[in-house]
Amino acid sequence: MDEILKYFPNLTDLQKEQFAKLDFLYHDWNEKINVISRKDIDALYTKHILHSLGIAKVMKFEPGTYVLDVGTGGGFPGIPLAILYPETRFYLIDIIAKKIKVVQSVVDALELKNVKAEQLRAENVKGDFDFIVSRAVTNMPDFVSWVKTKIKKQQKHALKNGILYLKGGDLTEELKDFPKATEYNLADFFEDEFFETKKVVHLPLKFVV
Ligand SMILES: C[S@@+](CC[C@H](N)C(=O)[O-])C[C@H]1O[C@@H](n2cnc3c(N)ncnc32)[C@H](O)[C@@H]1O
Repeated sequence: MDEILKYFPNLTDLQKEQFAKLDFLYHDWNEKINVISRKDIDALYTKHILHSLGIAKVMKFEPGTYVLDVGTGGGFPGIPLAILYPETRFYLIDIIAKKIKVVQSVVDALELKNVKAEQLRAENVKGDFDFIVSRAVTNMPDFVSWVKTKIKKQQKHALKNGILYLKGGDLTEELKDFPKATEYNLADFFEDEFFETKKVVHLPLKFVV
């Protein structure tokens, strides 16, 4: 929890309480279902929560923005972002029902009114979104083909709205068809060595073709 406060010092009391509760909620679920890998659950705040919030270091979601999290699994990056941005609407989807059950129970426990969670395949999502976020679901070309029709076409900010994907390692090959994508190194924002190879890829709507 200290690492969240270090990098996001202006949280409200409610947000602090919600982030703190994630510790118990995810440990409790993980004893029943393997929603977070056993080796990572003890680093929940760094490897999952702070990593998810890396998107917020790159992009500020304005109130009223509508965000889709594709393949959210246990709720990453969607849940940490929804706590940070209570005025933004989040739609979290995954094809696996038991993962959505975990997400729904976390949403209920935190009383997150800005989140809807649903068992759904990315390709079948209906809606127009300002941003599509994701982590560790598939390669960039497939991801873009799944979601490109879901980004609202009438955007005020076509150079801003679009895809924000959390990725690691060398992305040269994966991004060769997307020369306009921008890679942001999370090591520029967070000190822990976990972030050394971690990036946020931003592909604005204007270049999602
Ligand atoms: C490696 S997990 C990552 C989960 C989460 N994003 C995270 O970073 O902790 C990949 C998730 O993507 C989901 N997934 C894979 N293909 C999908 C699709 N076509 N539509 C929706 N979800 C999908 C899987 O069910 C799985 O929960």
